[in-house]
Amino acid sequence: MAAKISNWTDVVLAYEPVWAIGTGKVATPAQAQEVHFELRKWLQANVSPEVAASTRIIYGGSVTAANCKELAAQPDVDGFLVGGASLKPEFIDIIKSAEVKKNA
Ligand SMILES: O=C[C@H](O)COP(=O)(O)O
Repeated sequence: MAAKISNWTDVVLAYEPVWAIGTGKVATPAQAQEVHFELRKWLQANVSPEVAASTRIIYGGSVTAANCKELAAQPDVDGFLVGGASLKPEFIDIIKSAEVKKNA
């Protein structure tokens, strides 16, 4: 797969456990971090350390205002794919959870 990608700056990776999509069941921060870490490790070994460091790896699956800050605080979680909550006022809080990274 990596050989088919000519410009990694155009790529965003997403981890969406199928059991979490639209179910209200969210991965724990530790679960999300573990998978994102492994994806970044794969990029490092199979593409380059630079691509591993710069590629955004985002999480999707029942992200809400209640769980976004803890998820966003994980070192390898770079953002979210938000479904249902993007249609509610709490979406603002999810967007603001990016502040966790700026303050890290
Ligand atoms: O793109 C959105 C994802 O499929 C997650 O949807 P959800 O936040 O409703 O679980």
